Amino acid sequence: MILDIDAVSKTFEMHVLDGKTVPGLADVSFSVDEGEFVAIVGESGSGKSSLLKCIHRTYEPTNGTVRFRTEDGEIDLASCPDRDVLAVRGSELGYASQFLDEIPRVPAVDVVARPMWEQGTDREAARERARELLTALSLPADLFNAYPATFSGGERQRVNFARAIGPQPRLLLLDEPTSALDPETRASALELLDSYLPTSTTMIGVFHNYEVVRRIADRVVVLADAELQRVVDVADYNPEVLA
Ligand SMILES: Nc1ncnc2c1ncn2[C@@H]1O[C@H](COP(=O)(O)OP(=O)(O)OP(=O)(O)O)[C@@H](O)[C@H]1O
Repeated sequence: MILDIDAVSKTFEMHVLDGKTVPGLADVSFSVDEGEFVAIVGESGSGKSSLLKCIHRTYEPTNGTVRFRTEDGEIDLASCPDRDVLAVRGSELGYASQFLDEIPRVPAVDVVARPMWEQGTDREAARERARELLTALSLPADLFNAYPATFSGGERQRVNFARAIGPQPRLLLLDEPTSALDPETRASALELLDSYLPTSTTMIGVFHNYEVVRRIADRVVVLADAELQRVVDVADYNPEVLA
């Protein structure tokens, strides 16, 4: 087991609603084995993104533990100090959201290379790997040295995806990372998960496309109204019945 999520809740206090609280996630528990691909499914607003953010510690869970077995021992991502979270991000814990969160004035190739530099990879070797990833994702080569601020949604998504997988994190969180891509580029992105990442990589991903889930997931976590409804093997996953 690489990740154990136990009784995780996330409640949002809405100041604009006089402090009324909104449940993002309520008492969710499941664990994930090394090398597994777990898909998170559920209707819009069911808590899928909140769950990934609680694992990544973008959100601090209101309750519960998120025990992550790193190469240097176990940490609870729900309660450990920020510096411990920052230390595992990159090589141990990666996160690809739909788009770049912030768009730095940095050439696309360096946006992708940076996490690899931080991991200790030589500057030029990391840039070369970044170019290979961006090429595999069909980003036009004349954009490699341009700033992503001017890119289309799909182009930014490709930069974001390459940045997340570049350092080959042991645990990779994917939040609709291919939603803005055309079918061919989406297929290339999914192919990279197979060909570029070691088979021991653990992945937890939100994908709205049923065929994608059937093809790449081992198990499916079904959320409804912020609660975990069930966890099933992908062979038993039927979206009409379960989600
Ligand atoms: N930062 C936040 N502040 C307030 N409420 C939030 C915040 N993030 C999420 N929520 C609320 O928590 C609930 C779950 O949202 P979440 O984004 O996790 O759902 P989701 O399943 O990922 O939805 P979608 O498929 O539409 O992306 C929703 O009611 C949402 O409004």
